Amino acid sequence: MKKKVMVGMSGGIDSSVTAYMLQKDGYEIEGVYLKLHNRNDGYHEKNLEHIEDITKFLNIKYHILDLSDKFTREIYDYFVESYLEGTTPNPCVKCNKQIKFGSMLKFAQDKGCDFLATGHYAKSDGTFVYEADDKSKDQSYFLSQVDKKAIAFMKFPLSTYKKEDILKFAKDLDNVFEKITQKNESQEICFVETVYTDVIKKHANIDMPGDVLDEKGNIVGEHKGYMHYTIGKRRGFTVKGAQHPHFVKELNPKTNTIVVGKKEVLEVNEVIANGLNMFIDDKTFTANVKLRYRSNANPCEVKIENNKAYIKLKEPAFGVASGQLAVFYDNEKVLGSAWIESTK
Ligand SMILES: Nc1ncnc2c1ncn2[C@@H]1O[C@H](COP(=O)(O)OP(=O)(O)OP(=O)(O)O)[C@@H](O)[C@H]1O
Repeated sequence: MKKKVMVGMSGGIDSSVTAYMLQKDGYEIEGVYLKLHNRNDGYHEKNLEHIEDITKFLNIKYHILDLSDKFTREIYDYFVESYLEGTTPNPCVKCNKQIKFGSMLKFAQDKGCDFLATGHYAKSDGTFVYEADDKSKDQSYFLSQVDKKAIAFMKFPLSTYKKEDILKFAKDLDNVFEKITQKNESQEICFVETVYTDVIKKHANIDMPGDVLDEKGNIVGEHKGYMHYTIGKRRGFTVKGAQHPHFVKELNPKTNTIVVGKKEVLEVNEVIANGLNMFIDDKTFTANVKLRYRSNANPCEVKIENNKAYIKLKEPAFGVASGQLAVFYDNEKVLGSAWIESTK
């Protein structure tokens, strides 16, 4: 009997090609579209129009799963609250864990599927997640908090392709696919259309000028409101008489102050991280750690104690923000991850 795969379909080209490829490979396919946002501006209708076309072309069934309340509670509200608390959130990591490889996986299992496929650029061998071949699109960082048990169900057919190959492939395939390649590439964070501050503005007054402090607590300038800044940012505030660029080192929501310093002040050699999600059992190990998406992997030693990871970096890192994720790699293999709590 054919194995059955549920494909998470967003109406975008990656997941559409994913469904096509798996059908060609001989799987029985069904699609599911997640309603994640409470929008009535035609956003869902446009996506569903594409899904309608693709599923007709493939002659497969699709479902619509409304997870907008869960998404608002667990992803969107967490995003807003993090900025209010002066930390830098990572909503895509939470969404992959709780929504896509949480609720959507459960839905697929309830429908009797053997696998859940998505158009993520990452690899899975059923036990571990790995970086995709296209390093510029790799999304393994965002998948490192998923439940270890979910990995056995993952299928990522795009893992060995480059995005431009997928686009070319889709254009040559059929009009219904070609039409979707003209759709705008989705935003890095699906509910942030421009910049994150536009989202936060809807919930808080972010324009509250305050003092810029140096490391010793002296007032050295003025800023526009702490929520405008993230760790490592170097623009948008004044520092009297500064000869060198200054970077944000710390955000203090209680006093609406920010602490800035020259680049060397931002140097981090140790990181403590909580909310561990490990795919290996070792309590001490060496690895390469990414301290934010798009950062280089930094060699380190890791010790796990009392549910926290104590990470000693072999080379200093700069602009490390609490709220972001420390993801441990052994070459391309993801070993696990933890949320950055503090740095030294
Ligand atoms: N609303 C949704 N419903 C179902 N699956 C989704 C949805 N959004 C994303 N996915 C799945 O997660 C994958 C990764 O999402 P991401 O937003 O990073 O994709 P993308 O590169 O824009 O992909 P696509 O071109 O398919 O939109 C998608 O390829 C799709 O399989």
